[in-house]
Amino acid sequence: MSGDGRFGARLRAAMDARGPLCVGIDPHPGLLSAWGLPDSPSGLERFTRTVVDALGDRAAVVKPQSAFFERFGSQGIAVLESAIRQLSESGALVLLDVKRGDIGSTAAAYADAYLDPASPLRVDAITASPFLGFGSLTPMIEKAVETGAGVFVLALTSNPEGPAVQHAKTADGRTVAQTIIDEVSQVNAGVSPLGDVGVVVGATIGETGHDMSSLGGPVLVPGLGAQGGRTEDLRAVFGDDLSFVLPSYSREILSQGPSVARLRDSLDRLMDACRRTVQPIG
Ligand SMILES: O=c1ccn([C@@H]2O[C@H](COP(=O)(O)O)[C@@H](O)[C@H]2O)c(=O)[nH]1
Repeated sequence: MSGDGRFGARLRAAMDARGPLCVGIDPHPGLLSAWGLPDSPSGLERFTRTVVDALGDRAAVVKPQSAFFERFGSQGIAVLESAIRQLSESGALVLLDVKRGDIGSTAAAYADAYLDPASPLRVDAITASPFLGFGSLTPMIEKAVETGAGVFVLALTSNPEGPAVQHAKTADGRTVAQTIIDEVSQVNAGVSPLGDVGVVVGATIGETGHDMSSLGGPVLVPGLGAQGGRTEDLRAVFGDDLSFVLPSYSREILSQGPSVARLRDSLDRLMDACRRTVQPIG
């Protein structure tokens, strides 16, 4: 896939048109309860439909968290499929947070499940885990690049357990996370304005000294809001050029529901903060 149909180009256009923000759909049992909904497939369906109707036509990227749909089995997956369809119709890019990673032959099956245009679960991008070795993700990356989709590879995650693995040094002295960032940079080399493969870097990680200057692709940034990260922290993590950064919020926005007006107000307020922080000056 080349030109405007590539994921990186579509993401750049969506972030420029709608603003640099990704909203997560994470139907936690506690949120279902706070919204007055049962912890059941029907509660999941009403929660998801409300978020999609309220935010699908204004967020650049919407990120359903697959785990919260999978916990209801086939009925949950049916809700997810329908949300993917409705979000695409409303013009949002759909990033499925599914963190898949496996031996290559199984990774190819995951690529078919989420990135093949014929699949009912086809999305614009997925998250992937590189901890079976970056090369094991090749089938997903190849399928994404061929079909105009994207892959966001975990690099420096927002959870406190992440550094024990991700900051560990490899034989050549680079950290595990830096090797992942460098592999992604190689995939994106020469592609503009934004490559199709991104990384996931939590807003909570602080100044770690990792070099993302050659990445050439987007950075999904969870950990904001409910996990304590703030937009003010982004410069400490990424430096001055934040044009490739896609901040992501789930509970911070979802806790405002079920009121559609409050969900939209919350998105608009956070979007303003992200625009002020992230978008390049001039
Ligand atoms: O490093 C990571 C990678 C992914 N996530 C996911 O993002 C959301 C965060 O939800 P909040 O409610 O905004 O905390 C959730 O789906 C995580 O699985 C992450 O937090 N950190």
